[in-house]
Amino acid sequence: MATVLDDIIVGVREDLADRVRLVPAAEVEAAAAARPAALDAWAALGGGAPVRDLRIIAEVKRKSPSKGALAEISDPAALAAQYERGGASVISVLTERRRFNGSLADLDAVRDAVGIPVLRKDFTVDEYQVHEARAHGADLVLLIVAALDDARLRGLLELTHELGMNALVETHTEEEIDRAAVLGARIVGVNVRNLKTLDVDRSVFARLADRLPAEAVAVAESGVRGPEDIAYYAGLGAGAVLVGEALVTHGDPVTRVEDFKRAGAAAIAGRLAAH
Ligand SMILES: O=P(O)(O)OC[C@@H](O)[C@@H](O)c1c[nH]c2ccccc12
Repeated sequence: MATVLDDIIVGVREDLADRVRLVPAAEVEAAAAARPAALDAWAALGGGAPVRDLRIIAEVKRKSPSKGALAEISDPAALAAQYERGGASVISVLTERRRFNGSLADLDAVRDAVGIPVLRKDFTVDEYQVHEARAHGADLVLLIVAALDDARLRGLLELTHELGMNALVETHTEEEIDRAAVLGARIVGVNVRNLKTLDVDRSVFARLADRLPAEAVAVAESGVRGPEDIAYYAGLGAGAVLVGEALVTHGDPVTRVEDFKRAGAAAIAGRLAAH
């Protein structure tokens, strides 16, 4: 049976084919190569050091397949700048068009507005999209393990690193974590939303956190309603949390990110004290 993820990818491939006709691969590759070096998202997320502080990946998200329209974001650049002011470490920009109402224009706007690393959040299935992400100034791409076979995952991860970028490698099961780990993924996310059914189950992070490779940045993705959920993930060992809905639907994103940072730091302090 076709899952939600399968359906999304059919649309992603159609949109991709349209873009490839408009901007040939050689052109996108040249534009990517002409960009100044990518920012180090791994370092920005606290990679390589013990977790002492929770990092927030704050998302520009207009709409989702599970919830429909989330927020009128008239100025994605201004929103991203507010996230940065609140203390976010990375900005995530949804660029998928059909289900999330995102665009590369949103990515461009955000890139110009912030000085921190930017994640191009899309369903990456082809090398073209990685060059395209770099050409539009992204420092990170999303690689969803459930959407890729091992050869493709490896190829996309290698290309990402060749371009000086990082990948957020997204998992949802133990088997997917192991597939990411063998390939040497340096930033590994657990999405608590199952992309095949769209069900959210925060306890998935509790179940999988210990399996994440020790040397990778551990990211908890989705399902944050407020500071309690941030504290929950941080208490389980997350080094970073990716938040969309709870930020775009809040009237004061600066304060909201600050509150999330504080909740995360307190939970980490508690965790360290207990160990
Ligand atoms: O809005 P939320 O529940 O805070 O979730 C954010 C983010 O984790 C979610 O947008 C996401 C995680 N993985 C994805 C893959 C594709 C599209 C979207 C996503």
